[in-house]
Amino acid sequence: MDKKIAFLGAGSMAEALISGLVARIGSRPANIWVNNRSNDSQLERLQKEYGVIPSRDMPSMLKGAEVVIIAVKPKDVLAALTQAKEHLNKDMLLISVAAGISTASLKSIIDLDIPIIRAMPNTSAAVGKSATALSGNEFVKDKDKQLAKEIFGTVGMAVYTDENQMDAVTGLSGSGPAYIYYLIEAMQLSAEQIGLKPEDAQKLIIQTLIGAAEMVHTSDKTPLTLRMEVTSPGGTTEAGIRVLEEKGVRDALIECIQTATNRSSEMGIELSQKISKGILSN
Ligand SMILES: NC(=O)C1=CN([C@@H]2O[C@H](COP(=O)(O)OP(=O)(O)OC[C@H]3O[C@@H](n4cnc5c(N)ncnc54)[C@H](OP(=O)(O)O)[C@@H]3O)[C@@H](O)[C@H]2O)C=CC1
Ligand SMILES: O=C(O)[C@@H]1CCC=N1
Repeated sequence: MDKKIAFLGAGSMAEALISGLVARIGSRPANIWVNNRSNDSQLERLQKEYGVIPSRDMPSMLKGAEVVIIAVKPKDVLAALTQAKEHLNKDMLLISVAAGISTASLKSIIDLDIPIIRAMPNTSAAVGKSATALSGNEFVKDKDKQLAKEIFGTVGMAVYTDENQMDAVTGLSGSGPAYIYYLIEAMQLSAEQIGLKPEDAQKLIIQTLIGAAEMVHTSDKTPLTLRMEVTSPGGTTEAGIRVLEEKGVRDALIECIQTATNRSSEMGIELSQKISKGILSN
């Protein structure tokens, strides 16, 4: 890809995207500019590892940029965009990965009628396996949608959805890897208690997860059918699953995703309040 892309924010999400862009669609690293707030060593590392251009000079960063990707924490979006806004123009596509922040809030900060895409990837982007949802404002054209899909396609799969679904996507798949890691942590603890060697247990747990994910992915059977195929009457699985049901694990997971979804929406409201009060700090 021969377009200049500027990243505001140089943390884990920016790095995952940079690595995808450089490795998978052959973006020229010299076309990728990146800044952060204060962490010089992180910028130096990104320059060394990917050949991208670090800069805190906003006019140089944004001059001629076709895509500006905002990859700062939601609480820092207002400050980062306020700094950038006078250097943005309508020929640019603004993409935000910030959880909870609507395209309308982003537009009200920059006060420009430009295409804005809200994206919700997840950290599996670092290994090219993100599940990313995208939604755009009214100024987004087909070419912008294609471009965003191409960018997020470098780190996994990307689908478009209505913006009113984005908080739910954030609670489900944005935070989703953490729920799976939590499950793995619990399986590791139990493996220890039932007397397995940690290194054996680790291999067995990972392969079990990969295998189950692959089954759900490739088979036309529902997860329920697949689960019933594991569950022999009067056997071990039935005994184990009974405990999960008795302890309310299913309900806890449903509530977990609902609460994460609500939090995404609250974070959007918090930013709107900061915008209306003109508060730039945390
Ligand atoms: N982590 C995740 O699982 C996911 C995160 N997201 C979203 O991605 C965004 C980034 O998250 P993540 O990469 O994890 O966060 P990190 O904390 O790893 O990175 C945040 C980056 O923003 C920089 N920053 C802060 N303020 C400014 C500023 N005013 N101008 C320029 N840069 C600034 C920080 O710089 P410095 O280090 O110098 O302070 C840092 O480089 C968040 O909005 C999050 O909601 C989306 C999907 C999944
Ligand atoms: O925890 C968070 O707020 C971010 C958004 C989705 C995943 N991590």
